[in-house]
Amino acid sequence: ATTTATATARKARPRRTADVIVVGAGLAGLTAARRLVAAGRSVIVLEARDRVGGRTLNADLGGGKVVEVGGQWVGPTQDRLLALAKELSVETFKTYQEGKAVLVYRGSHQTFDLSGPLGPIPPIPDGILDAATAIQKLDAMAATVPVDAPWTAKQALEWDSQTFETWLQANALTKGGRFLVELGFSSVFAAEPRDVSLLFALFYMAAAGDEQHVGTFDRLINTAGGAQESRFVGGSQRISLLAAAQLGRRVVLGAPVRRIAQAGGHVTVTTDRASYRGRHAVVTLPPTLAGRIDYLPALTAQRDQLTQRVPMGTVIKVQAVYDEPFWRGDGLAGYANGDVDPVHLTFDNSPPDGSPGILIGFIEGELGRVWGQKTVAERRAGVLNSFATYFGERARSPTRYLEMSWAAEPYTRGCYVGFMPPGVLTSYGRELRRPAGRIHWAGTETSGYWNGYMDGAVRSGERVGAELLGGA
Ligand SMILES: Cc1cc2nc3c(=O)[nH]c(=O)nc-3n(C[C@H](O)[C@H](O)[C@H](O)COP(=O)(O)OP(=O)(O)OC[C@H]3O[C@@H](n4cnc5c(N)ncnc54)[C@H](O)[C@@H]3O)c2cc1C
Repeated sequence: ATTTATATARKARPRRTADVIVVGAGLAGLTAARRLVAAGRSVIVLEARDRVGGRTLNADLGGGKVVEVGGQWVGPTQDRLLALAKELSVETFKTYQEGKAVLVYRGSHQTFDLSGPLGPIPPIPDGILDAATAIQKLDAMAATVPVDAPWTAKQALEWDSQTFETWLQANALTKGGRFLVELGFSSVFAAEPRDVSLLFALFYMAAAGDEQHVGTFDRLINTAGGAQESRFVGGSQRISLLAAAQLGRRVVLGAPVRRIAQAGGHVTVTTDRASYRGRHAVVTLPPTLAGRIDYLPALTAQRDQLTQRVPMGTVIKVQAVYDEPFWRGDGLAGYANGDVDPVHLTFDNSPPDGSPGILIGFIEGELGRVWGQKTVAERRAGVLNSFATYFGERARSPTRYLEMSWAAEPYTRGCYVGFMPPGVLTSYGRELRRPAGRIHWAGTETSGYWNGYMDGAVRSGERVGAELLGGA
């Protein structure tokens, strides 16, 4: 009996050593762990939060229904995310886009057709041509940027020496054109044109594709045929929840990593409660959070300076729940563009069966910074006012209001992604994926294709898995 009791105790004791210690149980960390485990490696995944999924999170609506408060959409060319979802039997459904879209600009309210040649870009008379020309130019420039080494583009230095704003001032000459390009830009980066390097913006456009399809600005902003085309049944976090369930006890929650030491041919990864030992570590945090871990010995100057220079965007995702999607009855898709602060962009975010009705809005960039400092009650009133201006007075009376401010999350600190101001890609871009001894780097910010997206996170997990299996 004593032997059995000892064996049980030994079995129950959590493992503290493995071939690879993965830091972070978002899509990147879980994908890396899956690949390594499939190849027979032992793995421990350390996750700071008491849940998996990182920047994806489902909110419970009751009755078995959920809505996503983090990353949610998936679209064509996001092949690796779709493949992972398929492995886990998570299905997709199309984002609701039937009916007219709404534009409210400078006090005038109009509807427009989403199946027109410019898709989701609203027909502002003094801006549409200007915006279309600017986007054409951007796509042509982006086509010259190699996604795995943007710093080698012929005009890399010239483009990395200016912000997107500088380029926009010279290339979008009308107020309407500027408004349209800025709207698309902030919906993609959750930052202002003045914050972001032109080269980084072009790289991000180039990254919106795959090995067979060149990346374009349109694929970033489009619903049909673009990054907002579909959603996951049961919410995007389900992918991480299922992947983590398969990994079982290898995933340790509530374990914020504070220090990674390398010595004597192994790594020691220390959380608040315990130390874990492995032959390699994989860090999947956005660069700025990776820079908050203590490394012994210290990392190189180049690597540390990279992590000093990749800030996160600012976004508050807001949603109002109604008994039914009343806008559908009015012939509206639930998609609005406008200049009514604080929400300039909305979608219909109802579950697949349309019940309950949910409107989603984004408070992005500077608006996110300003409105993030207000009270929930102030934000709620502002958001519902935006929704009511776009969709009518019924929008003022939701049954529930949900919001998630990602910059306020200690283990994310901003969204959607870490972006690069001028000078960073050309001087430090090479450091994104360069291993530091036994420490390897993953996370969507290290991806070529679909950098910043769930697909990029999955690709980075696969890449780091291959890196370790090749050399481990
Ligand atoms: C509001 C919002 C909307 C978005 N919309 C979309 C979308 O529609 N489509 C899309 O494709 N993408 C979208 N994204 C982006 C997408 O969610 C991310 O690109 C992707 O989830 C990143 O995965 P990751 O594994 O690289 O990083 P993360 O998900 O950030 O994972 C990192 C993990 O590390 C953990 N961690 C942090 N610090 C520590 C520490 N010290 N020790 C241990 N663990 C730590 C974190 O808790 C987290 O779980 C959106 C993001 C947000 C927030």
